[in-house]
Amino acid sequence: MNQPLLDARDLRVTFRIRREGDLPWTKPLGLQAVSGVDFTLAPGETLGIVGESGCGKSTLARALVGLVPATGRAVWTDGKDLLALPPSEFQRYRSDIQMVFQDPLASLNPRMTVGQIIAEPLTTHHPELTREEVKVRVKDMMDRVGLLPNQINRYPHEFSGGQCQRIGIARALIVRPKLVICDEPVSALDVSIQAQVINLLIELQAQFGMALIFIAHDLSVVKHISDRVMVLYLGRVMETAPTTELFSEPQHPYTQALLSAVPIPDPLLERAKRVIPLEGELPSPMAPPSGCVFRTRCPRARALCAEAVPPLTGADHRTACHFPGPLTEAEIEGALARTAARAEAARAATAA
Ligand SMILES: Nc1ncnc2c1ncn2[C@@H]1O[C@H](COP(=O)(O)OP(=O)(O)OP(=O)(O)O)[C@@H](O)[C@H]1O
Repeated sequence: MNQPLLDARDLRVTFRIRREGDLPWTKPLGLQAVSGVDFTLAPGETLGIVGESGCGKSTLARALVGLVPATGRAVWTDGKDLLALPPSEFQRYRSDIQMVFQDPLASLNPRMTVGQIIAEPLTTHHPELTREEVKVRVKDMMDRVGLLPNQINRYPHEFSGGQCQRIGIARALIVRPKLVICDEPVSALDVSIQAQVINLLIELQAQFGMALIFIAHDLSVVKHISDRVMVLYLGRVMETAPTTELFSEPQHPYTQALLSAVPIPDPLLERAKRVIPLEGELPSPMAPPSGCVFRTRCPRARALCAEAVPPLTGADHRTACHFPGPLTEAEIEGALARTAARAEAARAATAA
């Protein structure tokens, strides 16, 4: 890769948690939401981030735009470590890194007109622009995202969810950022609208050349839009690879389980496919398992997995697993049998 746009090393975010009933002097517990995440993003590249709810996707995104404090390094293309910058200097980079949020309506100020909402980052970062210049750019941006420029004086509640997300995208792109972080940008939208918004992002990326970090639950959406995918589990990277390779040759048992749950559009294939179960519950991030954090739900876990943290190894396709590779029939059968036995035991306990 030529000069990366962003080189993130050992990113960590720890929340201090107070439980109900804790006395004021009780030491808060640490919840490591992001734990030693490394990735590199090239200019114009799209990195998809996937993983179950609570695995740290949003926290990682928020750390990159300074919304939550993080440690580690996030080196921008000019060599500056964004995490080491004082807030005043970090603000200068905020026009280069914009964010699109999940809930389009909630993320827009209801008391501002669409024109004011879209113009805000522009006037913040370019106070030298005249009102007329700002208006011209806002109308141009509205047109590019498929909004009618004559809707500039309307308010967010007058728009549908999909249109609100277009407003959010226009607001993010008006300052021509080098990176847009999209945190579940379509999950709150109707399925019919989701594809339109995704295709809009792809079109705008072709026009402006910005890189995207695209966070989503839906793996088919991630597959469609991403050049690379990073799989997170309990705040750690389990696997990262170019998209086609990750989907065709997943090496980590967790990635294999996630992919096995993706619906196949052909009903016959869908009925015949085997879903690899994720055994048991997601452990608490406040007390993650020793060694490999995925081991308590892994069909292949062995003694070593409890003893040593697997390093993320590989060049372009990287996996954090002591025993990577496709799960065998016997391993999947074992996981299915254990899952069925657990369900039976839970049923019996409820009936008793
Ligand atoms: N402000 C906060 N204070 C304390 N804990 C937090 C805070 N924000 C997130 N967490 C915890 O950090 C962990 C990661 O949460 P995060 O929202 O980043 O996950 P996620 O993968 O984005 O989940 P989802 O897909 O549901 O949005 C979770 O255990 C969550 O409860």
